[in-house]
Amino acid sequence: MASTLSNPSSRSGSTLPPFPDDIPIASLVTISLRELERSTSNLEHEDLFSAAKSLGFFYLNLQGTTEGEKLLKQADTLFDLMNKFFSLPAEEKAKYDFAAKKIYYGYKGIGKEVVDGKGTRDKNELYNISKDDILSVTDPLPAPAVITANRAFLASYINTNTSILTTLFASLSTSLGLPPDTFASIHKPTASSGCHVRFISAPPQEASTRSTALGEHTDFGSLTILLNRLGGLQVQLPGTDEWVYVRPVPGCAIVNLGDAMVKFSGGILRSNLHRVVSPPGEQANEVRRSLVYFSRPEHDVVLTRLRGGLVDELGQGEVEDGGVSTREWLARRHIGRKVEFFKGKESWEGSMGTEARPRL
Ligand SMILES: O=C(O)CCC(=O)C(=O)O
Ligand SMILES: [Fe+2]
Repeated sequence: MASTLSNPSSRSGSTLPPFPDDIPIASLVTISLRELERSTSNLEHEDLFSAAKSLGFFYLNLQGTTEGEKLLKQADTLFDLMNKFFSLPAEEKAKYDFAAKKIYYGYKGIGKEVVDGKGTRDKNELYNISKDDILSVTDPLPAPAVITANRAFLASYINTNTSILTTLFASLSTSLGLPPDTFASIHKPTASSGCHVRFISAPPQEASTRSTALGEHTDFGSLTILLNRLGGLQVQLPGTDEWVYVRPVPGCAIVNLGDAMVKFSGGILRSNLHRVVSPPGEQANEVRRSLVYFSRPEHDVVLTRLRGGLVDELGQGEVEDGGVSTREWLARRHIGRKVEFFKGKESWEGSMGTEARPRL
């Protein structure tokens, strides 16, 4: 396979093979950032709320707004930076693998996580860059020169994401009948949290032995902003066992909700199961890279129902979650899938999120 492996640094989005037209895909609603910004009371906000309640995934059209266009431009630069990072020698990247110390940030090599309860290994490499580190909320972790030389750029990318997230958070809290700053007030960039940028790289896989690159999961935190150029992301359609691809759309981010939003809303909002497999059709011969920004509540925030609005109108449902802190929730979920700490089916199930118990 190595001989046919294309060099991703020499390929822009427009020269990549097309996403096939003849495979089942998830029909994600497209929300316009421009419309959300234009007024606080137009139909776009209702569409966002309904996407957040039903699939928990939607396209966010970033075009035609200052912050959205900035994110797209910065993402182009970060795709180049990502190429540089993943092209470093394996021994250099391994210096930044801190999993044995239970540190979530830094490098994870191929096969260092499990994708199921049987212990099957993953097929991608990752690099997680902490928001707290880049914004100097905490001391910096050791990082390769390609990263340290670009700290200011990464800070600016984090700020652009934060600005777009603030718009989404205000819309969702208003739709829930809560004060507009409810979510923003527990996601302050200056407070310690698990927000982070993630670089992902998955090499092409031999057709005869293809398997899941990134195991099924719900995201741990609040909202995730994902920039994909190739297919490979799949969502499980709610109430079924069926997995379908999400087609990347130029100019749009794919946004999804994580478990914290399910907990804050008492299950009104949904964080859906997803995974990454080989890209479809001819795209399977390419190196797949993706750029993700994960927002998470401040570490000290307790993950439980908020008071007020539609959340108060819910019945008691199941017994309310006892209220673990975000820090504890993240630690449990991070550790559960690392090969260093995997102990079989039970530890896999122990690492699960709200998919195991959707209404809280
Ligand atoms: O690469 C992707 O498309 C999705 C990655 C993902 O789900 C994650 O990193 O949590
Ligand atoms: Fe995810």
